[in-house]
Amino acid sequence: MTEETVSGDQRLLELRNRIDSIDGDIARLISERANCALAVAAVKKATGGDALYYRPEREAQVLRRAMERNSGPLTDEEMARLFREIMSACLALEEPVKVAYLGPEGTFTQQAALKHFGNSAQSRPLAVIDEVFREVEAGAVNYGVVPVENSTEGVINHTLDNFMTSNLYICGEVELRIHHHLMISDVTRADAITRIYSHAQSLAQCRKWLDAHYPNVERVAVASNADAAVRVKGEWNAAAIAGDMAAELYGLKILSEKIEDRPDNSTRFLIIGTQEVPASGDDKTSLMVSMRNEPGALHNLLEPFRRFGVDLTRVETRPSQSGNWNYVFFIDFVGHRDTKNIASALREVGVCASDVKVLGSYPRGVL
Ligand SMILES: O=C(O)C(=O)C[C@]1(C(=O)O)C=C[C@@H](O)C=C1
Repeated sequence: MTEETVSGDQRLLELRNRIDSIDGDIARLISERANCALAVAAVKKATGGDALYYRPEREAQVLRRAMERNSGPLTDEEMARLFREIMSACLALEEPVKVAYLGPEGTFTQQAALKHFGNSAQSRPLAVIDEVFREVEAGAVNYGVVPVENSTEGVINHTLDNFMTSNLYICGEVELRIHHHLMISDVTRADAITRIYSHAQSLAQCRKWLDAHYPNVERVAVASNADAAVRVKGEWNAAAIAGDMAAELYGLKILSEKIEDRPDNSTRFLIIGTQEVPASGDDKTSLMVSMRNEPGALHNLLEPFRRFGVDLTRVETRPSQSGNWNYVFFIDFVGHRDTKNIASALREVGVCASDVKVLGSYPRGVL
């Protein structure tokens, strides 16, 4: 053994001893933090009524602070993800949070639910978006996670339409980078693929790649990417387009990675619940406005936002369910409804609209 390897081994031992000692400190501090969370839960319980254990505005502040004070070498996102999990475990000690998401298991919506609530939340897949709304309304779960828009394919109308008849609030948002992979099972013959399964939106997001690589292969739209993954397990001539979670969950082999046409392809998801969320310091508000169909209606609707300096991030139109030629506008903007200029803008919008409903003010997505 050379002198160099001896000193290398010695250095490794010293570093590992140091890591063991740091881990001991971290473990002690995490336990101390968890005890604090238990004490917080006792305070909340003592206030009586329906104690709210999950506090989206506070969680957003904790995550933002974790990013702000990070001095590397871990990235800000990595640091926030660690704190995300610590907080998730602390909340589970206070009261396990129950979350329904658009399933089945292995969908991007499940990934969004995990990203937002962490691994200690109890999550339940549901078959359709309406059911997610219904289960939250019925109190069977505390929160729901549904997709609302994709950067390539646009808005998910089904989610917006549900807000027309629901009294739920938007309590948060999550954005997820969507990477699609072409995957096969162990019975698939990679050189004999004649059919590719995926959700219609995912097929659309990979259209150019499919045209270039599998121009003559049948594209079959199914209920979800996870559903596509299940189907290929029994078919020797089929492949699926889905994400990492589905590949892992259903034991599929990835044949081609990141095949989405746009590298910045991302989907935004909403967290829906029964609670209105106080300001976190960096918030967004979503609004649903019904307008009479008359000349200048859209101009009158948007003008107060300009005058009060409110930054709109999205305006979406849907036909109203109540009558022909009436429209419902879904508007997102930066800021919390309790802020003075926003409250003033909302008051004026109320004058020209036939109905205004604030769907929620909520922390801007952190992770
Ligand atoms: O500050 C609170 O209200 C807590 O319950 C503590 C805590 C945390 O672990 O930091 C846990 C859950 C809440 O969603 C927010 C924060």
